[in-house]
Amino acid sequence: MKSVTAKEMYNIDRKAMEDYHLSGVLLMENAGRAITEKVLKHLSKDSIVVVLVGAGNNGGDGFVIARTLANLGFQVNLIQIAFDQQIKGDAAEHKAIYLKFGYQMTQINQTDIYQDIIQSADVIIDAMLGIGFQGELKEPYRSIVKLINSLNKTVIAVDLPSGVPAETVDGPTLAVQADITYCIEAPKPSAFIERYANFYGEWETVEIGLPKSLLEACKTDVWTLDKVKQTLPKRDKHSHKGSHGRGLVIGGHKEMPGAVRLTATAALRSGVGLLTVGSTSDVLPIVASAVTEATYMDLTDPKLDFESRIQPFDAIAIGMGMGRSDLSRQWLDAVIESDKPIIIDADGLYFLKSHLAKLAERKAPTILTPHPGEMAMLIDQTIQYVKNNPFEVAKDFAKNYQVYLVLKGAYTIVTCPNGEQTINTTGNPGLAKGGSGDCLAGIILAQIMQKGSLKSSLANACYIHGLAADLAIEDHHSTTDLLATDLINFLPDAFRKCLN
Ligand SMILES: NC(=O)C1=CN([C@@H]2O[C@H](COP(=O)(O)OP(=O)(O)OC[C@H]3O[C@@H](n4cnc5c(N)ncnc54)[C@H](OP(=O)(O)O)[C@@H]3O)[C@@H](O)[C@H]2O)[C@@H](O)CC1
Ligand SMILES: Nc1ncnc2c1ncn2[C@@H]1O[C@H](COP(=O)(O)OP(=O)(O)O)[C@@H](O)[C@H]1O
Ligand SMILES: [K+]
Repeated sequence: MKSVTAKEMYNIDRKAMEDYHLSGVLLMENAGRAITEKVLKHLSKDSIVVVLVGAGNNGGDGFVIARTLANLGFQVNLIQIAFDQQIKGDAAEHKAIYLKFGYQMTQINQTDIYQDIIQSADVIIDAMLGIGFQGELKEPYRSIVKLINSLNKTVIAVDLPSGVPAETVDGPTLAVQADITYCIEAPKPSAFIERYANFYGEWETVEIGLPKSLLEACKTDVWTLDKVKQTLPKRDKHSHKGSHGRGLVIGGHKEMPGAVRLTATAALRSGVGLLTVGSTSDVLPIVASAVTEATYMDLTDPKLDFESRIQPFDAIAIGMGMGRSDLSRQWLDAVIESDKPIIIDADGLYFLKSHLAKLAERKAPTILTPHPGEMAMLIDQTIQYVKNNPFEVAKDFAKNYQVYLVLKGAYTIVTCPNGEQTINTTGNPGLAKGGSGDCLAGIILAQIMQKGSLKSSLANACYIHGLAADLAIEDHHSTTDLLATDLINFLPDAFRKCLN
């Protein structure tokens, strides 16, 4: 599945018409009928349906939905939130067909009546505004949105909840609070941006017959189980531990010994061939008593030749619970100077700001795993700015510094140095607890050393991390009690689901 911007969608629409001779009227018919099929699940034979139709093509979809439902015998009231002269093009064609069928409509300027009609609804279909919405919501939409949100009705949005833009816009948001949104062909980026996502309610895509090749050319993947199954490497019958990577985890200090323990255990549970934990002499015994399968490196040993000791490793994850001492800064410097693929997390990111210019020169891949707070620190912006513009922030950063960026959140976004992005949809608020990110670093470390592209390895790691948490909740955990350790205990189930 893809996530598609408004600009990409308009381009696809244009090409579908020009190159494939699919007319706009046909696509609108397909959209309206595909959504109607979904809407039927929410209706009983006596349901009163109110379809709110805006001035653009989103409204055009509304005319098709209203006609199709009325034609099936449902009681449908259509309210046109625009003057007649505003309804143009394909939407006007479908309005004419609707009227030709003999079905009634009310116009918004018949003031009080429309409020009564909306109040009489069992189900409200919001076909007011879609990807053409820009800026701040204007009247009369504002009043209608407030009215809808004050009522306790089932609200179904067409493509987007009206008032939610396809991508972030400045200014406050007043939008329809939908129960479910049927996204035409693909969810738009706002479905994954914190300030807009809740307005969608649940969301599903509907297929309207656009050529798949046009959609596939879009750059942002919503990472699904299908994609994981296609790309997650299976172990070869004749493989040996050396085939699955030799990983080094660097982190931990006396106040945070648990972080590296989590990273190490998650890496081992995620397929790493050989694992070494590098930490301070006081942390190592604590970790060693819990992680039997790893080997250890005392990074505080004065005789240690750090540069030569990191040579045998295939990849290094650094930063988890590492603290901010001069020593840890030196470890980070050496790791950045190395020719190894590296994952920089947590305290490693803290030191990174002064090294950013060096990253583009590295020969091996650099993977950064910031949460929005760390991202904001790296780019001197507010956390809110990062949360409101995650796709743009991540893309600019990854391209500028030629890094793979894993911007963590409820929808973690993986961005490649060429700007390609994947969105993760697994995971739940049970992960909003210290330690979850440490586990992710371990899963990533293990996965990037297996076969497969770095993009799919990172996307799969995020998917499996979230899936383990989801499976734990489906089993006997709740989002309140879930611990990072529990997540690791559900990695076996997550891998089995993805590998079978
Ligand atoms: N391939 C596809 O994707 C297909 C897409 N289809 C559908 O088309 C939809 C896109 O249609 P679209 O381009 O006509 O835009 P749409 O969302 O109806 O909005 C335009 C109207 O909104 C108004 N308006 C704007 N901002 C506003 C504000 N702040 N406050 C108030 N009003 C505001 C604007 O007014 P104006 O600015 O012109 O005064 C204009 O009247 C898409 O979401 C999908 O549902 C299918 O039919 C078929 C195939
Ligand atoms: N509400 C949520 N829904 C889904 N995933 C979440 C949620 N909150 C946090 N996560 C995930 O949990 C992890 C938290 O990482 P981070 O903030 O670095 O925590 P820590 O380093 O303290 O373990 C990230 O992978 C993030 O995507
Ligand atoms: K809508």
